[in-house]
Amino acid sequence: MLKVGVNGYGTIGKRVADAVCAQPDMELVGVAKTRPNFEAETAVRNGYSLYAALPERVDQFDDAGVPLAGVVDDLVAESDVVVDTTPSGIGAQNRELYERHDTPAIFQGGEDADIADVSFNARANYDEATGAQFVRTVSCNTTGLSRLLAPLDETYGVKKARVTLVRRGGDPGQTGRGPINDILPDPVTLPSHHGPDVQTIFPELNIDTLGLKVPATLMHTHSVNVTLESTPAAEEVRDLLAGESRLFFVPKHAGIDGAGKLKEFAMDAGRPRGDLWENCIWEESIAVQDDDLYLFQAIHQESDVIPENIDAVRAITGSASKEESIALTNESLGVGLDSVFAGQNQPFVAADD
Ligand SMILES: NC(=O)C1=CN([C@@H]2O[C@H](COP(=O)(O)OP(=O)(O)OC[C@H]3O[C@@H](n4cnc5c(N)ncnc54)[C@H](OP(=O)(O)O)[C@@H]3O)[C@@H](O)[C@H]2O)C=CC1
Ligand SMILES: O=C(OP(=O)(O)O)[C@H](O)COP(=O)(O)O
Repeated sequence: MLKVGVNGYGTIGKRVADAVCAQPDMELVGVAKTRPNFEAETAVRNGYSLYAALPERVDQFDDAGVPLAGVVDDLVAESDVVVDTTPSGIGAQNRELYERHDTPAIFQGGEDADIADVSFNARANYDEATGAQFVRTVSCNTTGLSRLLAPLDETYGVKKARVTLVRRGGDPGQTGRGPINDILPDPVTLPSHHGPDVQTIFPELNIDTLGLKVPATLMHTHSVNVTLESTPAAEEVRDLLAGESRLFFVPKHAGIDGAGKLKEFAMDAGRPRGDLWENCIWEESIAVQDDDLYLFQAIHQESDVIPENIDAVRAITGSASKEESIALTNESLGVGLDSVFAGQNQPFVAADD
């Protein structure tokens, strides 16, 4: 059993902790928090051992009656691997902690790429993480783009990718980012940070990205244009992408017109927290004109990196091959929505037919 610690129990950390518990080959050592807020209470209620991330705050937990198993040094010492899910920039401060204990760690996409030996996406470069001391799971948007671009590049070759990312302004719980009512080019200059971040996974890829922030909390949405080295029919591209376990096609008949209904669907499907671990591609948006592919996809920022973090644990420890890990993660979490819509198995009709 791989003993996994989770340092930082917020949006990503709570999901990683739950996902670790769902794995047959992993054991959750515990989670670390800086304060005894509602999430600390949730961790205790879930039966997770709770560690104080800042030893000088142990008294605050005692005063609130929230039981601690120890401090973060204990968590790191007891873990084979730590997944660091602290806010952007805190991971960099924690690196020394993991070095001191000689414990491999997995950082998140809010950290700079140079924090780790490898920036990671399971589909694209699983094997590069094997044996590394530090790995960075790339951000939600970069994960979504990597899953899409890997099969396209391998099969057709990507001449140039151009993506406009319409980014949610904050997560549902990030009240500090609101109330807001605006549309911001973010940044106003090209490229947004996503293109260079995708290149940490695909160094040779020609990609331009633009970002906009909007007053939404549910999901990000990508408008994608990929110029291919060849000219496949839309049906062929659709069939290629249908073979990817973490890409989900939103069928036309479902009547899902945006992130609101996608989240509603996820909750109806019984997904924990209404999570959508897969890229959600509107099937009818897939179009090819000459060598240009177009599509829209939505990315659930709170959850698409969760399967990738689980795979990163196996990759960094070398405990499973890429295929074994992805299959095990998918099965244990229930990744893949194909069985929910019979339409996933119906013949594809291209938009211009
Ligand atoms: N949310 C998103 O959309 C995505 C985020 N990411 C990345 O994941 C990382 C985490 O983001 P996210 O989960 O959203 O952030 P959150 O703020 O939701 O969670 C981080 C948690 O870490 C805790 N924390 C703060 N300081 C420390 C510390 N010194 N030691 C341990 N824990 C600490 C905070 O809780 P407390 O202080 O109460 O203990 C907080 O709940 C970032 O790098 C982010 O860029 C990646 C993909 C998507
Ligand atoms: O990793 C994310 O986005 P990103 O891929 O745009 O960097 C998360 O949604 C965090 O975004 P934020 O930087 O708005 O908190």
